[in-house]
Amino acid sequence: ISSHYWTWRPDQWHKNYPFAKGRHQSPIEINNKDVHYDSSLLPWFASYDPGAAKTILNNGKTCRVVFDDSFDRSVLRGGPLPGVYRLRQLHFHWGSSDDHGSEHVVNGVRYAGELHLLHWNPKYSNYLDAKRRTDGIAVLAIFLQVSRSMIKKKIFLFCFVFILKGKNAPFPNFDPSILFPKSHDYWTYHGSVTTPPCEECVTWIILREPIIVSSDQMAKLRSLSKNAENEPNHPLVDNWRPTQPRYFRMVSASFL
Ligand SMILES: NS(=O)(=O)c1ccc(B(O)O)cc1
Ligand SMILES: [Zn+2]
Repeated sequence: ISSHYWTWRPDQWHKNYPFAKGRHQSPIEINNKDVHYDSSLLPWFASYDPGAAKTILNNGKTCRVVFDDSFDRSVLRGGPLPGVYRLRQLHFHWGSSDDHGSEHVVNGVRYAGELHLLHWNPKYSNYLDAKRRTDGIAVLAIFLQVSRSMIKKKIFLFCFVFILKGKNAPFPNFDPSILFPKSHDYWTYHGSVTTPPCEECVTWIILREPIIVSSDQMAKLRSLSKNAENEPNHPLVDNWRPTQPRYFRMVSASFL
């Protein structure tokens, strides 16, 4: 029997996941006219232990790297955060072509992809408990911009090896901060996780400066498959949620 994997219909999610129709959903459009410069916003700091990286996998929905979050080993702090948050996993969202794929949209610009580094608040007993709290999760989001020029490309995570769903492998000694752009300027707002159940537990920290990747690096992500070995082939592309209503949420900027 063929498995009926989860089809990607964001406008249907609310039928099984009521949070998806909430007033603090993500992603959103970030437009300069709605952004408020907040001079009291602190810089953010990531202190990651490369030894915390464990495995890289294709779960049929994204390419994900998971980290040891059994203690405060790799943490994010500062910025809008009240304390340290533990790095749990990173993953990507991308499109079927270079002209779209990011979840957040900045002044009408869609990037080719978006990298999410997911952290949770250790004041709660575990990740699932943190997902039930408004200050439970912090996601550091970095846009992927395709550049055709042959300038030196940032070392980019290759996930293409695990093309089929369920494929995973050890991924030791990896410090995700090598993926950070030069500038730490960011926008921040309160929202949700962008996949069901869409809990409204995320403090978003979105970097203004994208990281540069090549078109063939994006092609590696697009070579991943949704399906497992014995199933008909479905390319894993367009795993981004469309932007949601901002309602009365303020987006703050750490920069003028
Ligand atoms: N896309 S996202 O960073 O909002 C996100 C966060 C967590 C989960 B999850 O708990 O599986 C999925 C997506
Ligand atoms: Zn994500």
